[in-house]
Amino acid sequence: MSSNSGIQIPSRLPLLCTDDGVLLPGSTMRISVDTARNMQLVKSRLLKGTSLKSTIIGVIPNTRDPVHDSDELPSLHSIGTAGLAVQVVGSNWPKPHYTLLITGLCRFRVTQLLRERPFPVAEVEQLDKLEQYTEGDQADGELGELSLRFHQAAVQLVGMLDMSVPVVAKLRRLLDSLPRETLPDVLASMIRTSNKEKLQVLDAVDLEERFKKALPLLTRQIEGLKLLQKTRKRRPDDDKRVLAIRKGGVFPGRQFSLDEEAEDEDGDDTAMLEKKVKAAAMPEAALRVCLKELKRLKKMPQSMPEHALTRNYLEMMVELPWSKSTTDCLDIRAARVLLDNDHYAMEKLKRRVLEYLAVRQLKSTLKGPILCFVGPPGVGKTSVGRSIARTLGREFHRIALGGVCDHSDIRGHRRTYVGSMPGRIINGLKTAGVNNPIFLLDEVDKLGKSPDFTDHYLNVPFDLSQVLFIATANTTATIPPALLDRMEVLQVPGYTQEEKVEIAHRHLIPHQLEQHGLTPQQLQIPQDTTKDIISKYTREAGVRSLERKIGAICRAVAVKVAEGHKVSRADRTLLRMHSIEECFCMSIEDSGIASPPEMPIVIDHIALKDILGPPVFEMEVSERLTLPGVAIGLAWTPMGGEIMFVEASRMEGEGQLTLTGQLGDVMKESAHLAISWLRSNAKTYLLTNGSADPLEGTDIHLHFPAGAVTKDGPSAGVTIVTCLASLLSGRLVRSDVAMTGEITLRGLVLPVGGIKDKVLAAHRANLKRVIVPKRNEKDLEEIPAHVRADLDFVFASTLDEVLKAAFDGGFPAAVSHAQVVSKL
Ligand SMILES: Nc1ncnc2c1ncn2[C@@H]1O[C@H](COP(=O)(O)OP(=O)(O)OP(=O)(O)O)[C@@H](O)[C@H]1O
Repeated sequence: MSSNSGIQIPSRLPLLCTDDGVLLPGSTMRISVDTARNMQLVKSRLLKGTSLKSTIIGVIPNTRDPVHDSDELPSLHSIGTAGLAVQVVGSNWPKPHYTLLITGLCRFRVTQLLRERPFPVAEVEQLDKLEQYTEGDQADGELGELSLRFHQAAVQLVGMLDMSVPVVAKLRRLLDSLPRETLPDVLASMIRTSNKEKLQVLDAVDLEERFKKALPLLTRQIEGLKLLQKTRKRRPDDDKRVLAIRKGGVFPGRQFSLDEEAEDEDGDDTAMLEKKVKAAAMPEAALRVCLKELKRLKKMPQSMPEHALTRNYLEMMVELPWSKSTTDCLDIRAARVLLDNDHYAMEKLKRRVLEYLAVRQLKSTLKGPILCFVGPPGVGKTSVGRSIARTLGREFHRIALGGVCDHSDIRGHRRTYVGSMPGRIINGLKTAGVNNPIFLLDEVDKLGKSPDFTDHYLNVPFDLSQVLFIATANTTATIPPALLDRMEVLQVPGYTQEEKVEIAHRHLIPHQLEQHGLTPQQLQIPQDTTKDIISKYTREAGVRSLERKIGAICRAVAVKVAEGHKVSRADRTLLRMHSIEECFCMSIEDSGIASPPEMPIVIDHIALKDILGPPVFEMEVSERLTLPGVAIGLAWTPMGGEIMFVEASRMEGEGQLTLTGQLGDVMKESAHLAISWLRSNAKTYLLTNGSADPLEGTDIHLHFPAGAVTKDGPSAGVTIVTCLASLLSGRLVRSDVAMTGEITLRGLVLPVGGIKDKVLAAHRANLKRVIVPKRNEKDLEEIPAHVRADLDFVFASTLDEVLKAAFDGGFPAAVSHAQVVSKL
């Protein structure tokens, strides 16, 4: 039962039933384990065991149909191979399983099944008496002759294979050093044999019988190879490659592969991949890397995780558009028409884009700057990028950089990681399918560091000089300086209400109608309704929410229209409906049955409320300015301009100033400056309230509402002064005035940025007067004439001028407030 030398296996073995194939002694096999019993075996025996003995398990091939696998332990095959588990790898994907690497030691027979759960354990009898191998060489008679013939055949087979493949070279050495009796098992597991044939070899406990079973398999393989060599068109480098053994080998002839069917298919695939690599027209350096990887792939067992990695890499490499490009078709006049047709307003941006294109047309090799469109969300930055691609006839691909916090997102992961991927740029190229697309790098301002666009995964340079990069950002403040330096920044400011109405009627409504399968004959949105949507349901610099609201209207109408289609169409008289529901009621009343709504459905303000609900933003400006100590400032945010309330209150105290509303340091300094200036000018403005210091015995609290948003910057200075002046004087600030400007301790007003967006915000909020620093006067040129006409601008160079413009009747009042009170 046991041998005197070599391996002695335990008399009790846990049994692993496998569908994966047949493990033969002397060979190593990868077995995937996922059934409950096998998983238990791995967990409690292999992972917990500490002795060498605990790593020996019995591997029994599954001979029954795996479909009928049930909880019941099937009648086991009586012979198996004791194996040494040399590696256990666990994975949760796609489902929990282990992969075992097992080396077969010797045959055993199950003499008695001791238990079935949680995994089967059996009393076993060791069959291969390993000492006989040492005697094998001297064996004579039929066994001796058989072993000699087998050895010769094996040498012949190996002689036909490519010695440069390590597995082949190793086998060649083993043929001379291994006891001949081990050869049937070793070779049967290496050459192409079916599981049934391997099972026959396993079952051949008698050595002579084993040689008899394995020899025909070996001869068949040799004949197959010979035939293949004859039939194949001889190509110098094919000869060797084709004959590579086993998993490392590429072997196109299906019936002659040295390994299982899957390996054969893999061989076919690898040859195909090689063809693709050669056809991909990649540059020398990349080709060299690919060929090297191909060579490695051929030598790699398919079951190795790296096999899949290398394959994916090569597939990626062949799919990249190394030398595929589109031809630019640039006609500046056509480009102008297209840009105008696609976009309303944004004249400055369109002009600069046309200049850029014209220069490219004249000098195609010019490495122009990367254009970077900076502006609030929804103002058409992406959409202009798309139009540029159309005018040039190039592919367009958007790469969202928002949320990218890791270089590997852009530059890919190194290929050593399982699940590694190329970065977004290279993926984008693959999607675009050409090497000269337009890449829109969306939201570069959300990028942590500057990317240099060399892909880790690819690890070979890809020439990006043909790619036209356009970047977009909401603000330049957070763009890494090194990146900003390489870009030409084009500001895309927000739209006025009138521009939004035009954009809605020229672009957004037709587009949304089409998206929802509606026609203008079915749905009409009058301009007044659009204005209502803009002012009461959206508060934005761009038009994205506006587009969404229009989409919501289209959806609501589409439902009505679809329902109506079930019954015959009614008269198509153009009726102005007050609401969609009403429209249905009328139809029902008229005909007694639900007939389709009258077309077109016109959305008036009642229908609008039905669909979008009550207005989200009611103008609250005048309501909030009913008490002294409130003033309206103008702020710039990456989302566009906004009006901002500043509130102040006073209480008994010791002259403390409290600031709330998430303020930055600069803003806090402005508040202190404002207080100091007012204190020093208290007399001039009659704020002393009897004592020398208006703050004596008083604490002041300044609050900037919308506390969730951090506010900073010096431009609130004038607003804080005005607000405090109102509080201390007890007078109301004009409810239609907004202001912006930095202040100095001496009462000067300094210029600030973002004037256009701020003025547009004031206009949106229906304010009438805007106080801006005198030195910002020139910035008003950018503002559309009709907006300028609607507003009364006050250009202030001192705080005195600001206060005079902010209060009705000037400041201090011609007849001062204090006096009025005392007279009363
Ligand atoms: N001037 C315009 N004329 C016509 N359509 C416009 C205009 N501006 C914006 N749009 C439309 O508004 C929608 C939003 O625009 P887009 O996605 O280009 O905004 P964006 O500025 O790129 O925003 P983000 O910064 O969020 O990416 C698009 O459907 C676009 O066609």
